[in-house]
Amino acid sequence: MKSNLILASASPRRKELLELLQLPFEVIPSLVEEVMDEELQPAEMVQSLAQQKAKGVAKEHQHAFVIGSDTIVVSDNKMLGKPKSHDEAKKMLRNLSGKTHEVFTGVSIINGEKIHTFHEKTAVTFYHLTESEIEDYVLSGEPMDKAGAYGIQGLGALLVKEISGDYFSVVGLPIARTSRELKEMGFSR
Ligand SMILES: Cc1cn([C@H]2C[C@H](O)[C@@H](COP(=O)(O)OP(=O)(O)OP(=O)(O)O)O2)c(=O)[nH]c1=O
Repeated sequence: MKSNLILASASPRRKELLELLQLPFEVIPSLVEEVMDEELQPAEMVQSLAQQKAKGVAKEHQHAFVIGSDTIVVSDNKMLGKPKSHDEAKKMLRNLSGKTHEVFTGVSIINGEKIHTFHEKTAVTFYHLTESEIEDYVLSGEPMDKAGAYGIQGLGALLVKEISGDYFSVVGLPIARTSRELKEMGFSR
């Protein structure tokens, strides 16, 4: 019998990435309130948030495979989530300018009693950004709903000098690893 797949996310990017599997799935955003616990290491934090998102939806869908995911940017040991204002977005971009930071994406897949939770880490190096480049980019609106105040898949591509690791994980979902974990859990297409 074919398995049911649910993406517990409101992110249009994650939906696009999951579509790469060429499988039918349902999108049911999780209503979990994201709380950043500064005591946790980044890997633990994205895994914990991904798990909370998946659990929120899985408890109502026991037979499905439910995927939750969370992305944060870490620079100079500081965790950067989504900016709450243009000023905060500018601050984040100034912090990332001319340096290498890490993007952590946690993924949690739940199917009944089974749960697979993992993360991917990708290093991203930015070119040096001028103040007017930062200003223009923030005015484009693109940074506002994205961890670290940029989207590598959009205009933000112009800021990136180098990347080491899974590109898709930076966009919000490490799709190859996710597909492999689904298979390991017994998901049948
Ligand atoms: C670094 C980076 C992040 N992002 C996005 C991915 C995530 O959608 C977002 C981080 O926020 P998240 O809290 O991980 O996810 P979300 O609130 O958008 O969606 P949901 O919780 O419902 O699943 O930043 C990009 O789109 N491109 C990038 O280059």
